[in-house]
Amino acid sequence: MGERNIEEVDLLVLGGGKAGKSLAIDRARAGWNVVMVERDKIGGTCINVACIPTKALVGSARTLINARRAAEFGVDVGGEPSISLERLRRHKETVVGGMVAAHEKLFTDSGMDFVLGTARFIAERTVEIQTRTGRTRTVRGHDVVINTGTVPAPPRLDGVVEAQVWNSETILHLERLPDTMLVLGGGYVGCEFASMFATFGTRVTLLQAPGQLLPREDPDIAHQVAEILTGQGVDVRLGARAQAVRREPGHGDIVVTIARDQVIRGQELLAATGRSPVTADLGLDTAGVAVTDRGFVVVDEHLRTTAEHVWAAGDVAGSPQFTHAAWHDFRILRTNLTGGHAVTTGRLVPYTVFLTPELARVGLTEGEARAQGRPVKVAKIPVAAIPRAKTLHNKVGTWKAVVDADTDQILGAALLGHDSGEVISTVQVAMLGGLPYYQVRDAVLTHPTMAEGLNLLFDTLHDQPPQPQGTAPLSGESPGG
Ligand SMILES: Cc1cc2nc3c(=O)[nH]c(=O)nc-3n(C[C@H](O)[C@H](O)[C@H](O)COP(=O)(O)OP(=O)(O)OC[C@H]3O[C@@H](n4cnc5c(N)ncnc54)[C@H](O)[C@@H]3O)c2cc1C
Ligand SMILES: NC(=O)c1ccc[n+]([C@@H]2O[C@H](COP(=O)([O-])OP(=O)(O)OC[C@H]3O[C@@H](n4cnc5c(N)ncnc54)[C@H](O)[C@@H]3O)[C@@H](O)[C@H]2O)c1
Repeated sequence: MGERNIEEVDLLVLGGGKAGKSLAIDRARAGWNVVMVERDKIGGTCINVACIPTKALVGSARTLINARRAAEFGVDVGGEPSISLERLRRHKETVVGGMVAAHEKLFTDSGMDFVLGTARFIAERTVEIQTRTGRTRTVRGHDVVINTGTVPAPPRLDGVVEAQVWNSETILHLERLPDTMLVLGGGYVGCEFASMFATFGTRVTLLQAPGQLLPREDPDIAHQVAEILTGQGVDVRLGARAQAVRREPGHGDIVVTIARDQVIRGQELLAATGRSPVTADLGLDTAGVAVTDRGFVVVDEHLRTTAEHVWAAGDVAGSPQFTHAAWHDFRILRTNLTGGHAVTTGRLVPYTVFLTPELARVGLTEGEARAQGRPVKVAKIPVAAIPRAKTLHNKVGTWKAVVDADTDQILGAALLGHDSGEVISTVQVAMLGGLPYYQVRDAVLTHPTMAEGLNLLFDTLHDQPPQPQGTAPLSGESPGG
């Protein structure tokens, strides 16, 4: 490497996503010499272009729904509620801007060396950084963490580049609210944006190649998600694989060809067809870091890559693509970099799809449990049965839980309905604590809350007698009757 001036540090973090920034802050506060390199997004994907701006906009969509339904609650809001694109943008930017500013301060206060620039390996544990200010720095870490995330994967379709379609990042510029929009892909991104834009007043057509939305979910739940979207005005087309895309001259309509030469058109198209890892230009070969055939960094259960003292975390390491999973990866790395042996194996990673109402999931689906050959019993209730849902006039949805018929352990749950993303944590904690379903059924839960619906959900399984209601006294003595 010639006459390069190599800066030696304890920890070098490439990419300041949820996993990397949390580790960099933590280790810098502990007195380590830390360099974190971030290409362009202070705070990473989640706060700039993913969870936070989209959920800010979901908040807008829900406010609009509530305003439209105000009369049902005896409230007169006067006139037809509507959105202003400019105010919507300002709302989103205020939320994002506040979090970016807070992160900048956190980085500085932690004592880390935060470098805005692009990193690339030039040797083992050694990167060259082209900084935003035009400098070139060479830094070697005793330990290196790769946390470069994922970016929207453009669909492999003829004409897609020329048609200037949107992805989950470009759509957030909110330059116009189209009258009609095509959404390609019925996964998390497609369902959330379809629900949001349909609420804002765009006529959305959602094209999904498989025969159901959210293919990881049980068909009954996915079917109800489709019904909810349809009820919001989304034209849901299942089994509709796009073959080619073109935009008509003069920035006219987008025309998508689907099976059997059928075409479908809209003013804009959102491509929501998955995400690709950011590894191609990282020089990983030079560093001895192997990648999978899809480009994700190969890691073991400790998040170690194939190169000594090089670790990877978050989306790029093939972890479940959720911010809370990346955050858990941080905790694993913190343990492992300080002499411990934490693993990713067996962790329970829930998630919530923020359509309105939301779908929250934890553990196994019914299909997955049966595929594992487990004896299962299934609890199911309509959300309309929950008193809280009645008070809110928000009775859409179904709750479902899968229980091991031999052990009575809760294996998983799919809660589709108002505030399900909050309630799922209760199910998760019960699962983590190994509680049999009947302890949740018989727990005294606050009335009238959505969580109280868990009593009703598990009450549909009639095969265990009611358990004593008292909890163990704090002294740990016999709970009695
Ligand atoms: C539209 C959308 C909505 C989402 N909503 C949710 C949600 O509601 N809840 C949820 O849990 N998850 C959600 N996700 C997923 C979530 O955003 C990701 O799983 C999470 O951000 C991954 O974090 P990470 O730690 O892997 O790194 P990221 O946050 O992806 O960070 C990687 C960073 O590395 C930087 N980088 C890349 N290459 C280099 C380089 N060579 N040098 C320096 N820096 C580099 C990038 O600029 C980026 O900032 C959503 C995703 C999308 C697309
Ligand atoms: N609320 C959340 O937690 C949240 C929200 C958004 C995104 N995310 C994360 O982001 C990741 C990416 O989400 P996503 O929705 O982009 O990907 P995805 O893989 O979940 O869904 C993409 C869908 O597009 C379909 N598709 C692909 N090509 C197609 C074509 N030519 N025509 C029609 N359909 C086609 C696929 O079959 C698939 O069902 C997810 O894995 C998720 O973890 C999470």
